[in-house]
Amino acid sequence: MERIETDLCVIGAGSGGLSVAAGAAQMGARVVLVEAGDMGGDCLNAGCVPSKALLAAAKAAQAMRTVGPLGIRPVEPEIDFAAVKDHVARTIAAIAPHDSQERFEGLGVRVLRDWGRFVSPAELRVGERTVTARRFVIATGSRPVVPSIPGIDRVEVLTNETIFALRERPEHLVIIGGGPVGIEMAQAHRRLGVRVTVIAGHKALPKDDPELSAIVLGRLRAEGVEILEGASAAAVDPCPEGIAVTAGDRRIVGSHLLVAAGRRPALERLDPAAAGVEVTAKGVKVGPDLRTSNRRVYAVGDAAGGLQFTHLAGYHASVVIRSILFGLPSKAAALIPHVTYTEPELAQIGLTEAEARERHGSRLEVLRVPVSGSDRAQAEGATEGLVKLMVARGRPVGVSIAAPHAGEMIGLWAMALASGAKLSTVAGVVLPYPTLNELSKRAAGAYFSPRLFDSRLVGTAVRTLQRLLP
Ligand SMILES: Cc1cc2nc3c(=O)[nH]c(=O)nc-3n(C[C@H](O)[C@H](O)[C@H](O)COP(=O)(O)OP(=O)(O)OC[C@H]3O[C@@H](n4cnc5c(N)ncnc54)[C@H](O)[C@@H]3O)c2cc1C
Ligand SMILES: NC(=O)c1ccc[n+]([C@@H]2O[C@H](COP(=O)([O-])OP(=O)(O)OC[C@H]3O[C@@H](n4cnc5c(N)ncnc54)[C@H](O)[C@@H]3O)[C@@H](O)[C@H]2O)c1
Repeated sequence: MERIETDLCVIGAGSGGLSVAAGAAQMGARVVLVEAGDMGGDCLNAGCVPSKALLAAAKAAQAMRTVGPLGIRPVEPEIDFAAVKDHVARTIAAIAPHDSQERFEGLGVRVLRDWGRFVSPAELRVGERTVTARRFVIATGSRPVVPSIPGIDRVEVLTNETIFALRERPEHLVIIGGGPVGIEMAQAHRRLGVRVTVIAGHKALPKDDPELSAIVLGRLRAEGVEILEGASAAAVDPCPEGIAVTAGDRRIVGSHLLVAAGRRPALERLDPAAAGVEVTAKGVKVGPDLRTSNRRVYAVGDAAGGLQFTHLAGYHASVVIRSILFGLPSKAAALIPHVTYTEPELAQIGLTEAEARERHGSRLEVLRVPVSGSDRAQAEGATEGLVKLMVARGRPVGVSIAAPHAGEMIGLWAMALASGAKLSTVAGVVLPYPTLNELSKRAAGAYFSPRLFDSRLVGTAVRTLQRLLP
């Protein structure tokens, strides 16, 4: 049994673990990185990257069908589903070197490719080795939940871990779950020529502002995706035509079943209890500094039981590095944007309207600017969507955007909210014309317009000054 002593041991080489390991090693710490599966974790191999590559192919196919208004003859694209999957695989392969064992070893990290399991508060067993570290970071991510619906164990179930490897085009994909995974996969598959039914349980895209998610869901429905809301999948049966799913009074028969019903933290191989690390149903219990009940052990990313995003895992890494390497107090902030990469994209930062109303009551002002007001959107013939801005006491407290490239647009607001900027800063910034983010500036300007243009005081002051000024 080899014993390894190190400053920092990171368990899991996904978005969170890789960022911790790279940062700490480059700043001089001795780092051991433990990974049982593929380097890069879920985001690279079965999450963000393959889903965005599939959506890109689907977008290209849809553009061929809908380009008519721009004066180009639309055609129904010929889709080679296996070749689309080759594009997905090539995208992963192009990014993989950045997350590879070789790159990390080049940074001086010792990489162990096996399961890690705590055997004491300061020791992790990894195969035939025992790692003792001054600090540990749990970055083991999450796994898809397959709900125990009666009959589900009698059919083949696809999850995000298997769907990207499917090379034959499904006839009819039934998706259980209307969260970001279900909705992104629904639009991607529909545009690639698949009949799609989503069983969304209570509501589709429930974490977003309903006014904005209605725009996205309306587009999916217009493209032919059937979205059933208000009934959960209650039974699954194999049948001669494929798989039958019962939801409310509907029985939907599809050829393939994707389960996108949420994710649970991946802790079953880790034995956190052996390290005195407390766990709840949501994940590892952490404080605002991401420390667990064992002060030597931190948790980041999906394993930490909060929101599940790659950019959050990366941000968590910066929080724990500050604490582990420099012993500085460090706290995770609450302002995390999220984007669903449908067309139009759906982006959110800060409070939704409902949350802002609850927090700020009558002090809340809501500004709306339709995407059709953008010259750029008009030029490109993509005018569907809305920018919605929540303002309290002259400061932006939340922004919801459904628009082409909403994920790019929300960056401006992420900066504004994170820096506590006043709305006048956004209203006063000079942006290039014609860009979609002029809509953001216009939304900010809409807050000031009535104060300037409809104010008797301003009118009187201007008229008086015009008489007095030389
Ligand atoms: C289909 C899909 C699309 C997504 N799209 C986006 C998106 O567009 N944008 C976004 O921000 N987020 C997206 N996400 C979420 C994102 O993928 C996750 O939030 C992110 O991967 C979390 O990173 P992580 O480091 O916490 O965990 P992971 O990336 O899951 O990495 C954890 C790693 O730990 C390893 N591991 C687990 N247990 C052990 C153990 N005991 N010993 C050793 N190794 C272990 C696993 O093998 C894994 O490689 C998507 C998710 C899915 C499913
Ligand atoms: N673009 C992105 O950033 C992106 C994309 C995909 C996933 N993600 C992340 O991955 C995580 C997992 O996504 P997800 O969509 O799997 O989970 P989710 O928890 O967001 O949504 C799952 C949905 O499935 C529904 N559901 C559960 N059981 C059901 C049943 N029996 N019948 C019908 N509906 C049922 C739930 O009501 C819920 O709305 C999310 O937290 C998200 O943050 C992010």
